Order: sequence, then structure tokens, then C-alpha cells
Amino acid sequence: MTSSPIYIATVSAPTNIACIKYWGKADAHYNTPTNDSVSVTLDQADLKAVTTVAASASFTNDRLWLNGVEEDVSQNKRFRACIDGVKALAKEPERWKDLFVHVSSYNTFPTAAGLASSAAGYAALVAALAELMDAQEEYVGQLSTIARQGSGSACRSLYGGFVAWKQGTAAGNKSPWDNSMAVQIATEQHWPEIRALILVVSDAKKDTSSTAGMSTSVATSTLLQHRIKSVVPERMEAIEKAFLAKDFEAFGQLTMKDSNSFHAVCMDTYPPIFYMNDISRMVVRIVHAYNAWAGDIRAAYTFDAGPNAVLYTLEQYAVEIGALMLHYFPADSENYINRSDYANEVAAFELDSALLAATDKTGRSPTAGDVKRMYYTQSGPGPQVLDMDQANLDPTTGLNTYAP
Ligand SMILES: Nc1ncnc2c1ncn2[C@@H]1O[C@H](COP(=O)(O)OP(=O)(O)OP(=O)(O)O)[C@@H](O)[C@H]1O
Ligand SMILES: C[C@@](O)(CCOP(=O)(O)OP(=O)(O)O)CC(=O)O
Repeated sequence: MTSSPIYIATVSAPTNIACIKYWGKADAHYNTPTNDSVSVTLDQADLKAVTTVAASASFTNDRLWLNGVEEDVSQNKRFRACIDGVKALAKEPERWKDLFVHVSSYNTFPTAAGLASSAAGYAALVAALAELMDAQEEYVGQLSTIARQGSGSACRSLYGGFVAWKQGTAAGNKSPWDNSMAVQIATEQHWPEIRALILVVSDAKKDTSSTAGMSTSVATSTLLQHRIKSVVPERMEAIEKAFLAKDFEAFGQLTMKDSNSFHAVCMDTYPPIFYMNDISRMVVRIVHAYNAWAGDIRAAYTFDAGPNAVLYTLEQYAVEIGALMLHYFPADSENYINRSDYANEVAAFELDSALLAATDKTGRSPTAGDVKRMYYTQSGPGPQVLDMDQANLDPTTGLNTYAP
């Protein structure tokens, strides 16, 4: 028996949480959006997808293990588009074109729960394949057009910092939508004080996927058309300006308004889609009460296609907002907050009594269990190539080695 060599690469990729949301597809086949969007890339020290890819002439089909469990990818067009897209950009395409690929990926946070696992996952897949096959972009951003076909928001996870996804044009330069891609607006070093606090309200799989929800919104929501034409273009310009000027007041307000606009579109969809729940709405009220007490925007909420809250803030207020959230949503488990140093600071922080009097008016009283976990993080870089010892596939068999 001749054994063929197994080529292997491992990459980690970040999640991102949009401030101006992508909601609606212009072209379902190419997976392009009805509007531009922009997000903050989060730090992989706290949340990431880790993906190992291997290719060998000894493999008999393409295989994917997600969080240690094998998934059937034979009909998965998104997975296919990523593999074929990167193969076409390989430095030596002939060498890879007929090889099957094994993929093992895991997320260090809940999968399919509105925390952008598909964004991190498809960004990691494309970046790992690109590393393995030494893919050569014909223009900057081309790999992001491939990740976009895995999951739209994944294109933004190929860069760190503050990243826009430009809608692009159906005509494109060479092929349709080849300019629907991610563009880095600022690196993670530009505004290092930006922080994010994620409140996991539910880690269950959501009942309406983003893809299905968007399709119903495009078909039925008149408010979505208004959002696309009249709301998002101005907001994109304003938020990029605010981010570059490190103007948290403007950045925060635009972020909150756009989250509200997106969820209003969900409500305007027929039948309506409800991603936020009573706990999400309580977080919104507490944040507004906090900002009103401060006389300034110190925290800004945003919600994706699920009830989990992401609060953007600045380093100087991060302990205060964390303490406020911990007060109303107390811990009911070990390691409730991902970072222990931050958790200790938050637990020791004494909240101003006037602030608590103001936030008590929301009607919330401290109750454990409504928030399952908190992640404190900051902005971080794009995908990172990892060493061989971090691989999740056995280099001699090409089979999964990751167990949750
Ligand atoms: N690490 C990964 N590698 C490859 N695919 C992944 C990975 N993580 C998630 N996925 C794919 O993405 C799907 C989850 O995407 P979905 O959009 O439902 O949830 P989400 O990304 O967590 O939430 P949202 O996009 O609304 O923030 C999974 O079922 C899987 O197919
Ligand atoms: C609400 C959002 O998080 C929607 C993300 O949708 P996906 O990128 O998950 O959708 P698909 O392209 O169908 O995979 C907003 C955003 O991230 O911009």
C-alpha cells in the first residue's frame, strides 16, 4: 500500500459583531447583501473558531467535524463554495484541484446561538484553506468574497479592528459581485479603548436562521426597503467618521439606533420575527437609564439574530457597566464571566446609589438565571496561523482529534 502525504494547516479566526447590520440578500446565489454593513472584530483570546484543514490523495471525500462531531457536507453549498473558491486561487491549482479536504473546527463559545459562530467558522475555513494551498489574491479582499459565500458576515472576520462589508455591484469588475467584499476601516490599534461585554441570554439554537429571516424580510417588509435606501447609507458614513474620530457618543448612538432599526424590520416582517426577548429589552432599558444618569453615552447595546446583548463601551467604563449588569443579572455558575481579573474588579466595584435608584426605575430587580454567561472582550486582529501542535486533525490519518 502506498500512503500519500497529508498536507495540513491550522488557523484561528475571530467573531465580529455588527454596528450597522447586514439584513437582506440582494442575490441569494452569490450571497450578497442589500446594504453595506460594518462591525468590530472581537479578540480571539476570548472568542474564536479554530480550524484545521488537511488535503491528501488518500482521502476519498470531503469531510467536516464541527465541535468534534462529523457533519454531512455532501449537500452543503456554502462549504463547497469556500473549498472551490480557495482552490481556484491556489498558487499551484493543479496540485490541489483533485484532492479531497478534511476539516475539523471548534468554537470556544456557543455555536449557532446568535454569537456569530458562522462568521468565525467560515472565516477560519477560508483562511486555513488559503494557508494550506498558498492562495494568491488577485486583488485585496478577494478571499473575503469567498468567505462571504460561506456566511455573509464571515467576510468581515477576515480583518481585525473595524471592518465594513461593501455591498458591491451585480456587474462586478471581472465576474458578478466580485467587489462585494470586506474592507478594513481601521485596525484594532486605532481605538484600543473599545470594549465589548456580551450577555448570553440564551445559548440555544435560534428558531429562525438569519438566512430564512432575511428572505422573509426581503419578501414582506416595506420598512426594510426604507432602511436600505434612506437609513443605512447615511449611517455608514457617519459611523465610519465616528470610529475614526474615536467619538463614542456618535458611535454608540448609531450602533443602538441601527440595532433597533434591524429589530423593527424583523417586527415588520410578515409573519414577524422576534429575536429579542424580555431580558434583551430589559438590558436596553438599563443601558438607557445608565447613559441618562451619566449624561453621556457610556455604553451602547446591539443585538444580532438572537436575544444575546452585546454592549460596546470604553475601557474607563467597562468595570462600571459590568458591575451594573452583574447587579441585575447575578452569577449563578462558576466562571460566569470569562476573564477572572475583570470578574474580580466587577465584583468589588461599588455602584453609585443614585445610579441604582435610576436603573431600579426600569422595574428590574436582581435575579439570577436570566443571563447564562458574560464575555468581556475587546477588538482584535484577523485570522492567525497556528502551529502544528494546535491541529485538530491527526497528521498521520487526517481524522478528527478534537473532543469537546
Ligand atoms: N467553526 C465553524 N466551522 C464551520 N462552520 C461553522 C462553525 N461554526 C458554525 N458554523 C456553521 O454556522 C452555523 C451557525 O450559523 P448561524 O447563523 O445559525 O448562527 P450564528 O452564526 O451563531 O449566529 P448569527 O450569525 O446570527 O450571529 C452552524 O450550524 C454551522 O453550519
Ligand atoms: C444579524 C446579523 O448578525 C446577520 C448575520 O447574518 P449571517 O451572516 O449569519 O447570514 P448568512 O449570510 O445567511 O449566513 C447582522 C450582521 O452580522 O451584520
